[in-house]
Amino acid sequence: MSEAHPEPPHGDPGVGEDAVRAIVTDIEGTTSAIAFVKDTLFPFAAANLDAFLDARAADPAVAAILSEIPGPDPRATLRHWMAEDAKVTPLKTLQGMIWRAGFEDGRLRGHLWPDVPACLRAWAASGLTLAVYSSGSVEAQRLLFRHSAAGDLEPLFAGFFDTRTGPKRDARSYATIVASLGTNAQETLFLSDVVEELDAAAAAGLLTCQLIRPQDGTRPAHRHAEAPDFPAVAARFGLPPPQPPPG
Ligand SMILES: CSCCC(=O)C(=O)COP(=O)(O)O
Ligand SMILES: [Mg+2]
Repeated sequence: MSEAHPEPPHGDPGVGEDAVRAIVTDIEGTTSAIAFVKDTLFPFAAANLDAFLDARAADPAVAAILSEIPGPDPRATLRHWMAEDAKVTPLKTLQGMIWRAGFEDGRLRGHLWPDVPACLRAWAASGLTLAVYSSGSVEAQRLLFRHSAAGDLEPLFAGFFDTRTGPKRDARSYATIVASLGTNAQETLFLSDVVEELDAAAAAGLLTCQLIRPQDGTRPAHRHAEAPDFPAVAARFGLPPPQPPPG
């Protein structure tokens, strides 16, 4: 679902309005470089797809996923989806399962922009509810934050949501996430680089902020609050400033 927000940019809590109590963040283009996903994670999954399926196709969890894939040749369909960067649950679930070995043996390490960990720590320490909403599977999200270049940040998050919750461009997905977190939409801030996702979140009543990361070449839509990084999000929404790592 997409909806235009002419003016003012959606997302700023006005005077007298509720403060932010929960933050839901996208990954690719928001916490992490688009290049990390496209040039490291996706090629890793593509290169290991055949070996993974040869070894695991009979595994009940893998067989169940393969049975959901349309067409006579699931591998061909998976390759087609990979080429299109389709955000479909069977592909995203299998990619997460393939990445697991790479994250666990050190071939993969979750990229986070340098400004991200200190803000996530400060926000979690201040009592804000943090959650992730990505097209990457929940398993993949947990792996990325658990094996991040800044250490294990998985415990900072109270919730992880993926395409099983619904499409990221559908307002109903955000209503489901807010209900699951036990927060109110107007007290929940959604961070993303993709304007259609922000439009959907705003349509569900969430506060929104578009991350305009120059390194990712994100183009501002001017329909939502905007920030170049997480400290700027903190300043814009009155959130705690970055907190250095413990010790
Ligand atoms: C470990 S998360 C992998 C990200 C991914 O697979 C993807 O498709 C990116 O989606 P996002 O919703 O984070 O933009
Ligand atoms: Mg994104």
